[in-house]
Amino acid sequence: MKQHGKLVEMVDQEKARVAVRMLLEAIGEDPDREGLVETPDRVARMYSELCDGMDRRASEHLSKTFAVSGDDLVIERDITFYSLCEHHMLPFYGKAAIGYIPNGRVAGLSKLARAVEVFARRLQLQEQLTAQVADALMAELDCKGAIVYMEAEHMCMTMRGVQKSGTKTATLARRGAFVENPELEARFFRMLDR
Ligand SMILES: Nc1nc2c(ncn2[C@@H]2O[C@H](COP(=O)(O)OP(=O)(O)OP(=O)(O)O)[C@@H](O)[C@H]2O)c(=O)[nH]1
Ligand SMILES: [Zn+2]
Repeated sequence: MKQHGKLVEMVDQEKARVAVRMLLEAIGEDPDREGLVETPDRVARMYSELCDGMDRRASEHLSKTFAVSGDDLVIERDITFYSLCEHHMLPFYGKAAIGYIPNGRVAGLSKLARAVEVFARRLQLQEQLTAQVADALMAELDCKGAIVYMEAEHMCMTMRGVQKSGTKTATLARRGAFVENPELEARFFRMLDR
């Protein structure tokens, strides 16, 4: 599998295997017991997958665009994403909504979701993830404005630490026309509420 081959190259598999073995020992486990023998290898491969976005650029997905005549708001909502918080390396996951005002060209719909993946598949802060998607839309689509809204649950807040299950964190990034014209932002949220 081409993709698999590429992923394995990206993360230092040997280093990751050694680290996971040490971690198992550190928590008092026996890394040689039957159930754990393959775990360092599995976890190393898992990090290749979860951090796949580090090796990718949003431009890979957003550079191909299609001409349109209108410049009305385009929204894609309920884009599920999974990321890892950079403080605990635990998952945070939720949904993103993207809106932008085209400037004569639009991206393929799937490419907006792919752009989210590029930034989610790495160690992140939710605020930064939200901002990076908005910046990529502005840079790659040359659009008049972009807005990104994300709602996510952070496992580091639910299964450990403060242990507040069900807590959701919402983040917003506005660029261009969405900063200049508050009515556009209000329209975006009205459309999301429908
Ligand atoms: N702003 C922001 N904070 C995050 C994100 N993900 C996790 N955090 C927070 O990062 C903070 C790290 O705080 P620290 O005091 O350094 O670490 P800690 O002792 O493990 O903190 P607790 O989680 O409160 O137990 C915590 O408050 C987390 O809730 C994120 O995406 N954005
Ligand atoms: Zn965390």
